[in-house]
Amino acid sequence: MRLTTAQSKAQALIEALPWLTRFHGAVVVVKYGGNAMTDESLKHRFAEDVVFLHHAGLRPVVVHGGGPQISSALDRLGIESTFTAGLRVTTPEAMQVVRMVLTGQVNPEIVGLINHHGPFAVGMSGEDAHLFTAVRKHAIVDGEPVDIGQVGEIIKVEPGAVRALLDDGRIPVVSSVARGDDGQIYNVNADTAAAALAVALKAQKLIVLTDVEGLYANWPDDTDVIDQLTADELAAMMPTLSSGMVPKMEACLTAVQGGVPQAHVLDGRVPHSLLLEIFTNEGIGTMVIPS
Ligand SMILES: Nc1ncnc2c1ncn2[C@@H]1O[C@H](COP(=O)(O)OP(=O)(O)O)[C@@H](O)[C@H]1O
Ligand SMILES: CC(=O)N[C@@H](CCC(=O)OP(=O)(O)O)C(=O)O
Repeated sequence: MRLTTAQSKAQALIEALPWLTRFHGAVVVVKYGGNAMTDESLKHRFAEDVVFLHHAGLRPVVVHGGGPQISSALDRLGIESTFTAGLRVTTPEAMQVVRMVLTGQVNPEIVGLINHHGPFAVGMSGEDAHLFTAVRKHAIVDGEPVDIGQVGEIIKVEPGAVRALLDDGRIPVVSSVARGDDGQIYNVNADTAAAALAVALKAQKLIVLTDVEGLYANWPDDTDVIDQLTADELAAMMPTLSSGMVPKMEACLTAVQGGVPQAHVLDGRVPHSLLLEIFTNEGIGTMVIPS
């Protein structure tokens, strides 16, 4: 009985062998999202997965959001906040809260969870070392540009500081706040920031964790998850998408069109979803590949 149990564990380990070989040394950018980040136990499972990837010879980079945490801080402070096309309308007052929550609260929390396992994670803001430079972005609603305040579109990524951390055997943990050449700071959607960094680092994978199983074919019907689609197929589907899925799938498209071989949307509510995606033959969630 003991032998049978042990043998099934060996089977699970050996199934990972081709994937360990394939991704040895590969940079994998993981976007950890607000809604997949609210459960205490899942937070620990996420940190374990990231440390596991590190020990397995991959080079994980975490880019995080914190939308729900920003919303509750704004609520507490009585600052109104709305979303247009999946992006937060960001007044200068709200921008200070966004920066405080992302770089001052969520970032050190993730760093702490990972560093429970050793001195691996180093926190950075997208403002540090010119990592992300952004310009003001407008949302497009019914084909028309709409002003959404201090929301940024990344126009340049200088990944030198992130590379240096990777070369030093660290796990960079990056918040999605960007600087502008105009002296402003900008609120960048974290999916968008993760895609820009994945392209700049020539990552082998972008993995976006969220709070649904993947991309549903006929949302709000949630029976049919698309397991794989090409960049062209996704581009054709983009106009039909709504809310948070817009920046998320746009990020996958940008990554794949920018040379990242695979972009994935996974269910962050499933414990160890990162390991299931990378090291099992089945994979999970939705995968976007080049056309
Ligand atoms: N086609 C679709 N497939 C899956 N989810 C969709 C789709 N269209 C819209 N959504 C919505 O997008 C949400 C994910 O975006 P968001 O809440 O911003 O995620 P996160 O906080 O993880 O970044 C889902 O919970 C779902 O409500
Ligand atoms: C412009 C914009 O919408 N920025 C996001 C940044 C955080 C984020 O993207 O967090 P999640 O990944 O948890 O959604 C916001 O203010 O909520």
